[in-house]
Order: sequence, then structure tokens, then C-alpha cells
Amino acid sequence: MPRLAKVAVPADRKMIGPHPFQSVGEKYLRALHEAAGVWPLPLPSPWALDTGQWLDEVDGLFLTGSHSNIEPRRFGAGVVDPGFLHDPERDEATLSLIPMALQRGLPVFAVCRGLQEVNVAFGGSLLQKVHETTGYADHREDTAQPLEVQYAPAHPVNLAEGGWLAGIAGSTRVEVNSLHGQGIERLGRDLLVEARADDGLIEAVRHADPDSYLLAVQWHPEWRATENPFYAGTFRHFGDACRRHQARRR
Ligand SMILES: N[C@@H](CCC(=O)NCCCC(=O)O)C(=O)O
Repeated sequence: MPRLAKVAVPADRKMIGPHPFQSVGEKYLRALHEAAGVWPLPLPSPWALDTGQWLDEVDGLFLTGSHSNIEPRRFGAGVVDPGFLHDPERDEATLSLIPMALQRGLPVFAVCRGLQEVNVAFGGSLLQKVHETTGYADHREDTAQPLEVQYAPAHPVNLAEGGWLAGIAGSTRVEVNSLHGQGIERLGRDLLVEARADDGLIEAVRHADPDSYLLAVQWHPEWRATENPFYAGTFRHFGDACRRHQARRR
């Protein structure tokens, strides 16, 4: 059995009762294993920056979605809703790990909150309530619906001609799910737009450096990834980059 490429997955810090837990959604781990063909390694956020313990042992970094939002001070904004959930430990880890991974040639793939972390890590900003911003649609899910409905295709995205995602999809327009209240306002430096919704919201980016692998999407391709050719192809694209890194590391 060939040794699978290993991918670090920074965890969320969640309170369960009086106790903090490090938490990673199982659907992300399943998609990484079954669609990307890699071995996911959850990474405790509070110690994630002790990179000497693990960074040389992995072949990729995957950033999951989360109900929590990035603290607005991270992108020079104020608090618009004191009821928003935050995860400062995750912010501290991921916002440093993203440029660190790229500097070391480590492939990065990011989903939803992960896309927002990528944008902020490269100096971009976020709309904190897309649905209350003039000109934008409501990109949130209906949490009263069953999960199958919440993660079902919700709107089309327009894939950039000649971009990675258009190549994976074999098309420049695909339907994706949508479960987010925040979104990209100002695009971070050195990021290229890979997809936009019809209202113009940026829905996917990649890094401009042709020698780097960084892909980030606002939707959730991990949802039943092996049953959706576009979602599966996106994870496989990342997995192939991790395997190339693994071959270089040997
Ligand atoms: N909080 C951010 C990001 C939304 C997000 O990642 N939602 C997914 C949560 C559940 C899951 O992991 O599938 C925003 O609201 O924009």
C-alpha cells in the first residue's frame, strides 16, 4: 500500500459544556480521504504554529469552513454584530500558516471560511453581512431546512476562462451550494479570481504565482464530494498537487 500524502487540517476550537475541544468536520476529512486520496491530519490550532513539530512531515494544508467568523480586527474593520461567533485561536493559526505554507511550496486548498482566511492573510477584507450589502444576493443557507437541502446546489458561479476550476469543470458556469454570510470585499494581493457569482461576489481565487498551489472556494465541495464530478475533481486536483509535493519530499 503506497503511503498516502498527508494533509494538515487546522481545527476549530469549540466549547462543549465547560470544556474546549479541537473540532474538524467529518465531511471534510472524508472528502480529503475519498476524493483527494490523501491522509488528513487534524491540527490543534493552539499549537499549530509550533511548525517545527509537523510542517516538514506533511504535503498539504487544508482549511475548512466553520460557523465562526474571522475577527474583524484582522481585516481592519469594526464589529458589526456582537452576536457573531469568533475563533481567535483558529485565526491566529491559519492567518500565519497560509503564507508560511506557500513560502515552503506546500499546496493549500481552502473552503468557505478558509477562502476568507486566505483573502485576509494576503491583506484583503471581508463583507461581514453580504445579505445586507447593496447589490449582493443572500448567500446564506436556510438552517430550517434539512442538510440535504442546505448543501444542495443554490446558485451558478461563472468560472474564469483558462482558470483551474474551468479546466476541472470543463465549463465556465456551474451550480454550487452556498452557506455563508460573509464574503470577499477587497481582494488580497497576489490573488486571482477563479469564480464569481452573478451578483459579482468573488467565489473562488487562486494564487498568482505559477509555482505555488493555492486554491480557495466559497462553496462546499466536501459535501458528498464523490457524488459530484466537479467537487470530486477539485479535491483530486488538490490531492495531485500534494502527491507532487510528496514525491519532491522523498
Ligand atoms: N462563517 C463564515 C463562513 C461560513 C462557513 O464556513 N460555513 C460552513 C459551516 C458549516 C460547515 O462546516 O459546513 C460565513 O458565514 O461567511
